Amino acid sequence: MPQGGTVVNAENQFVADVIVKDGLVESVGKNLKAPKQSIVVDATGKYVMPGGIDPHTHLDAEMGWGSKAEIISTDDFYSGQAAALAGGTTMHIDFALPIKGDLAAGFERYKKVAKKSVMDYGFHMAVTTWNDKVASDMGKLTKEGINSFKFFLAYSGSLAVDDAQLIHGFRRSKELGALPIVHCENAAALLDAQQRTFDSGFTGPEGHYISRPAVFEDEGTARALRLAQYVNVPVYIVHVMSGGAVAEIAAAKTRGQRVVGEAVASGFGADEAKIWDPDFKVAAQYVMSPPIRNKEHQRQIKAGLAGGVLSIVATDHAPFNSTAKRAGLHDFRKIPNGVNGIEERLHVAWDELVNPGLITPSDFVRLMSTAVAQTYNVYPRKGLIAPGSDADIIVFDPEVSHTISASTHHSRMDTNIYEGREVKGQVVVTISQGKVVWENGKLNIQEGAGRFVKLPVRGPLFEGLDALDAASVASNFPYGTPGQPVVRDLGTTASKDEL
Ligand SMILES: NC(=O)NCCC(=O)O
Ligand SMILES: [Zn+2]
Ligand SMILES: [Zn+2]
Repeated sequence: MPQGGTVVNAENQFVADVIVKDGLVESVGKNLKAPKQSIVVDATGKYVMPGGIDPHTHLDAEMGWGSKAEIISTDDFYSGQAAALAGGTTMHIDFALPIKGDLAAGFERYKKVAKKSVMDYGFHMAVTTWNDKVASDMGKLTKEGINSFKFFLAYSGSLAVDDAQLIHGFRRSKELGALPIVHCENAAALLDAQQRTFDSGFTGPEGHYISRPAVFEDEGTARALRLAQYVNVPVYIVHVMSGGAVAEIAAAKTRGQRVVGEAVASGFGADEAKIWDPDFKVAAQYVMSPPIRNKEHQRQIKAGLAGGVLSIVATDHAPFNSTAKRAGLHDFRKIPNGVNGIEERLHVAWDELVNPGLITPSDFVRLMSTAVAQTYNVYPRKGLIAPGSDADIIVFDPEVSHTISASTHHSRMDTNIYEGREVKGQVVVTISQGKVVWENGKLNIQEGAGRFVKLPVRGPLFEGLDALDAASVASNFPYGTPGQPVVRDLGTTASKDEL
C-alpha cells in the first residue's frame, strides 16, 4: 500500500509506509516490508492522508429546496459517491428527509436509495415539524445509527421550523445525546425580501442574492445559538456563509457554548459575481442558500477556519442540473437551491487554504476528515491513519495542477460552479475499505460495496452537560434554594374581587 510518502494526520506528519490488510490499516512505520500479493502504491514526495469525510450532502434528494417543485437532485448515491472518491472523499453523511413530516418513512426511503452506494456513508435526519410522533421517531432513529437531527430556519412552507419547534427539537436532541444541526436564516425576513425583490423586477438569479442579505444569516445564527444556550445543548451550524455568522460562533464559543461551525467549499472558493451572469444557465447554478457572498465574507470564513472558530469544511452538494434549475426561469424563488462540490472539496480547500499558507497539511486533514469523524463519533475508526483504523486513505500530490470542468468531473451535473478553475494539488490515489478505487485518473468502484456507518449518540460533546445544567439552575436562583419553589401563605379565602 502507500510506501515512502509523508503520512499526515491531524496531530502530526511523518515519512512512513502504510500496510493495509482486510480493509484496515495494519501498520504504519519506516521501511516496512509489503506482504506478498499486496498492492504497493509509490507515494514518494506525496502526502498520505485519511480519506476525506463530507458531512453535508444531498444525494437523491426529493426536494426542490425552496422551489417547492418536486425535483430530485441530479446525483444519486452511485454517481455522487463516484465523484466523491475521485476527489478523495471516502465517506459522507447525507441528509435523510422526512416524507410529509414523517421521519421513519423518510429514513426507510433513504435506506433504499443508498443501496447503490460504492463507499461508506451515514445519515442525519431532518426534522421539519413537531409532534409526539416526531419526538418518538427521533428516539427510534438514534437506535438505527442516526446521531444528529437537522432543523431548517429557512424554506418557509416546506422545511422551516419556528422557534418553539426548534426549542422542542433541541431539548429532545439533548435527551438523546444527538447533535442538533441548524440552517440559519430568518424565514420571515426572507419571504418579505424575496417578494419585494421580485416586485422590483429582479426575477432572475441575482434576485436570490439580493433578497438574502447577510443580516438574515447573522440573525438566524445568533438566534439558533442563543436558543441552544437556553437549552444548554451542543449545536452544529451548517454552511456558514457570512462574516457575521463567524463572529456569532466565536462569541458563543467564548461564552462557553459547545458549537461546531461548518464552512462549505463554495462559501470561500466560488465567484459570487457569477450569479449576475446574463446567461441564465451560468447564473442559476450559483443559487444556493445562504448565498455565496463577496470576497470580504469569504476572507472572514477562511480566517474562521484558520483560527479554529470554524471546525469543518463540507460541500452541501445539492446538485440540480441546468434543466432542473430552469424551474425558476421567470422567478428566482423557484430555482432549486444547491451547488456541486462533492468532488472538488479537497482541491478547492487545498488551493484556497494550504497553498496560500493559511493552514498546514495537518490542519487540512482536521478540517476535511478528522474533525468530522470526531464530531459524529466515528473517530478513530475514521479520520486517522493508524493501526486498526479503516483503510480509507488518499495519496495527494501537492505539485500537480489540474483544471476543474464539467467535461471531466464524475458527477452527473452538466455544470460545475468551479468551471475552468486551475488548482495546484490533486488526489492521485484513493483507497476505500482497503481497495484502490481511484488511480491514474480512473475509477474502479462497485455498486453495493458501500456500507451504512452507524453513528453513535452521546459523544464527547455531550460529556459533562449536567454540570453546566446545574450551574445554570443555580445562576437562575440567586435567592432561595436552587430548584425549590418559594413557599408562601396565600391565606385560605379569596377576597370577593378575586372570585
Ligand atoms: N444550501 C442549498 O442551497 N441547498 C441545499 C439545501 C440546504 O442545505 O439548505
Ligand atoms: Zn441549508
Ligand atoms: Zn444542505
